[in-house]
Amino acid sequence: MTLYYPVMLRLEGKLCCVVGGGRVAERKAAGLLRAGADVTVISPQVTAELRRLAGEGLLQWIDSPFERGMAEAGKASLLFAATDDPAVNAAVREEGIALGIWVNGADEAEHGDFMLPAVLRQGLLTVAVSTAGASPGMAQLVRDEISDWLGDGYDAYLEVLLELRLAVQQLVSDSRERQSMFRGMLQWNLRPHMKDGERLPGPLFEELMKRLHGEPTADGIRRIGTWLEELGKHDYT
Ligand SMILES: C[C@@]1(CC(=O)O)c2cc3[nH]c(cc4nc(cc5[nH]c(cc(n2)[C@H]1CCC(=O)O)[C@@](C)(CC(=O)O)[C@@H]5CCC(=O)O)C(CC(=O)O)=C4CCC(=O)O)c(CCC(=O)O)c3CC(=O)O
Ligand SMILES: NC(=O)C1=CN([C@@H]2O[C@H](COP(=O)(O)OP(=O)(O)OC[C@H]3O[C@@H](n4cnc5c(N)ncnc54)[C@H](O)[C@@H]3O)[C@@H](O)[C@H]2O)C=CC1
Repeated sequence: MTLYYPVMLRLEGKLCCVVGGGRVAERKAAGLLRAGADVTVISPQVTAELRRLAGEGLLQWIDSPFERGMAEAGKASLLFAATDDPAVNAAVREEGIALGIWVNGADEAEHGDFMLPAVLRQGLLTVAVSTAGASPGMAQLVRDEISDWLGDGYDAYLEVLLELRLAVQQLVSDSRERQSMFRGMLQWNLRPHMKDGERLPGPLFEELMKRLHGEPTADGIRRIGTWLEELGKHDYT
């Protein structure tokens, strides 16, 4: 059994080429566009949605069957073999091997270099679930169960943590101290101050930043935690 290696790819501005224009190709193209990739679809037929995206200039559609040696495929960072013809998907895979381009095989898990997980996003939080091709439907189901269990509010929470992280990285040069501060922040009871997944109230965030600048140490982080606990009891918001 292959043990797959999960990664998070940065695809902004990278060319990704999807061969095929059906329901599966449409889903792959949509996910790639969401990640900011430049998408080219090669297929003699495409779904109405792919046609619309091409019409609006959001992706490039090459209205032709796939052939080995096509320049658009050769320039891609990632290739997606998503046709209903196993011979064509195999040719895409061979092209990938010849050119050193990673290929996703939508029809045969074992034939690709990588596969796509079922994804849940909340702002900067991403949860990806994979069953290594055993049951994509189960990957969706587990993703949905995690979504119910997780609840919401992580988007605003992570925005605050990111701002705090950037501030600490500027203020504190010692990496051990920084890491101890980042771990300490996770103990803060911040979420009760973020009603309905909203951002922290402005004055509270400003006071938090003031305290952080006043004592940018792991002890300072603990004291901010105690202060937040006290505020929580008095329903500051
Ligand atoms: C190997 C993999 C390669 C790849 O595509 O990367 C692959 C392969 C195949 N899928 C097939 C069928 C279905 N795939 C889905 C849905 C998704 N498939 C996705 C990924 C993967 N599918 C990779 C493995 C991921 C893993 O296991 O973790 C998801 C998670 C991500 C995405 O596509 O973006 C996306 C959910 C997106 C979302 O909800 O967010 C559904 C459900 C539906 O359509 O609603 C069905 C019908 C129900 C079922 O079969 O379970 C078949 C045909 C089987 C046959 O007919 O025999 C094959 C070919 C084969 O199995 O050989
Ligand atoms: N990975 C996944 O999530 C899933 C994968 N599948 C597999 O993916 C395949 C495709 O599924 P659908 O999109 O539903 O099929 P579909 O029948 O809707 O679309 C097939 C597409 O392939 C294109 N195509 C055919 N020959 C081509 C060629 N020579 N060059 C370029 N494009 C060509 C057609 O124009 C059409 O747009 C299925 O046969 C199945 O094996 C099926 C369900 C989910």
